[in-house]
Amino acid sequence: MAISQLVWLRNDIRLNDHPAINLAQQDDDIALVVCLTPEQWQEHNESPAKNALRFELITELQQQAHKLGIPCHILKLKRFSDCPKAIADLCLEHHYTTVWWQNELPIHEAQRDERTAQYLDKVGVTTRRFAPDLIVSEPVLNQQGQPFKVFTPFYKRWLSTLSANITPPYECPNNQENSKSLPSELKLYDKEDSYRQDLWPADYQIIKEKLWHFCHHKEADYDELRDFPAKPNTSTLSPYLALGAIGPRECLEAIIHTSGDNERDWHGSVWLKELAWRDFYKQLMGHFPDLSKSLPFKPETQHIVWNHNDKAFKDWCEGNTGFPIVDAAMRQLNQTGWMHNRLRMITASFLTKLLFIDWREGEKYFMEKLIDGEFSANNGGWQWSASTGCDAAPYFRVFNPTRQSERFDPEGEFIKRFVPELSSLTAKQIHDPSDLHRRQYQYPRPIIDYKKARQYAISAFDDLKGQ
Ligand SMILES: Cc1cc2nc3c(=O)[nH]c(=O)nc-3n(C[C@H](O)[C@H](O)[C@H](O)COP(=O)(O)OP(=O)(O)OC[C@H]3O[C@@H](n4cnc5c(N)ncnc54)[C@H](O)[C@@H]3O)c2cc1C
Repeated sequence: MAISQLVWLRNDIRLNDHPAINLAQQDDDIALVVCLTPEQWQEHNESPAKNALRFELITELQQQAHKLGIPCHILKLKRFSDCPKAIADLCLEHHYTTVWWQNELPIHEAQRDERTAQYLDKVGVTTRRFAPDLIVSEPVLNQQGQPFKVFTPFYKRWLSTLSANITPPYECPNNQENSKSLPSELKLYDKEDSYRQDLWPADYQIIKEKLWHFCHHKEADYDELRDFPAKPNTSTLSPYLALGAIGPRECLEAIIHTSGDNERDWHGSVWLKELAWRDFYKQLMGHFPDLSKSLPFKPETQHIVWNHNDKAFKDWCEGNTGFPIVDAAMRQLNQTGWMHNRLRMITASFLTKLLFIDWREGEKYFMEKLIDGEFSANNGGWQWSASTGCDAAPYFRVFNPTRQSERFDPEGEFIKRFVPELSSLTAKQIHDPSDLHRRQYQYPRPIIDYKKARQYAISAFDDLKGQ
């Protein structure tokens, strides 16, 4: 039987819980396509580690699809602008009549989708486009039909929208016995040193087990324990969510299953609330295209004159600031491609408020290193930390790295893991080592004076008043 339906996968690299795959297969047999656009990804600062995981997932998916008799084409292109013609040519060559996909919201992705739909229309191929791959895909709007600019009311509306439209995960596609699938033959990339396959395996079964294990064993205490980076109390599913290896309805199903299907129970899940932050930042990208253009959400903060200090930026990137918690965090990022959320807040506050370096520098560095780099969440996190963003931290809230360290890594366990030169210090000494210890262990002196740096940042924001 000829295949007539083509499903285009992007940051939704999975077969399970995929609305386009599921619904397309109800019409006819399907094929899949993935477009590799390395030049574009590089321009978006996507990290080698994230690309390596992406390639591993695509390879794994292609093999799974092959077993089901579903062909999976991989188009090696350069940029998003190459997609419209390449997809159209593929359709004409294989007689695919309809292309299905889930829309993406950042500006370049949205333009790519629009141009592809127009191109396909011209060559007589139909498109079936779905809402973005979120827990609540439809725009969550206030009573005036406007986007929310504050998270809490967004979250209330998001929860009620969700309750009214709970959908179970879409099932894995059926076996297409009569179709001939293309055998996997592509070598997608050279092994990347920065990709820690031991930490982030591209195995769909393991990913699913990780989700259920977290929901069964950690989710209930998540609120209380999530802020301590030495302990594995968060899900560490972010790399898989960023590439869509796990579906939003799968996460919701696991939460409801473990918290109880009474609305009162699962509405109380703090982990669900974190997933709502992800939706919030994604939806903001769609409503406010300026966010995709490196502009601050609060226009007045455009006037801030940030410091240019290459040496301090380098020290921050390499984990040599002389603040052990900041250095441990940055070394975690550099060595594993991931950083704990509390530490992302501490390091981002350090860069933007204490070094007073432009948040866009930090945003770019994170994207270049993170295996879970997700434009919307990263931009949201950086603008939150720099107090330039939507529902951001108030500008006078400047994290004290030493206090944060004492509070969230009280024994210095996390610091010792990534700053081993300090491992012989006691819990009392490690958060702010003495000059003697710094010399003895060749650990740098603090590159800033916290009190002075804090005051500088607050005055700079104060000066914006009336702009
Ligand atoms: C400066 C800064 C940059 C960040 N950059 C990214 C990024 O590039 N990619 C990314 O996925 N997250 C980013 N975050 C959010 C958060 O730090 C990570 O999602 C989280 O640490 C991932 O670990 P986890 O999977 O164990 O999260 P969990 O605590 O288990 O949370 C579950 C999921 O919810 C989502 N989530 C949690 N917190 C947030 C949040 N504050 N904003 C948006 N989504 C959230 C993530 O998808 C996460 O995997 C950033 C935060 C800050 C402060």
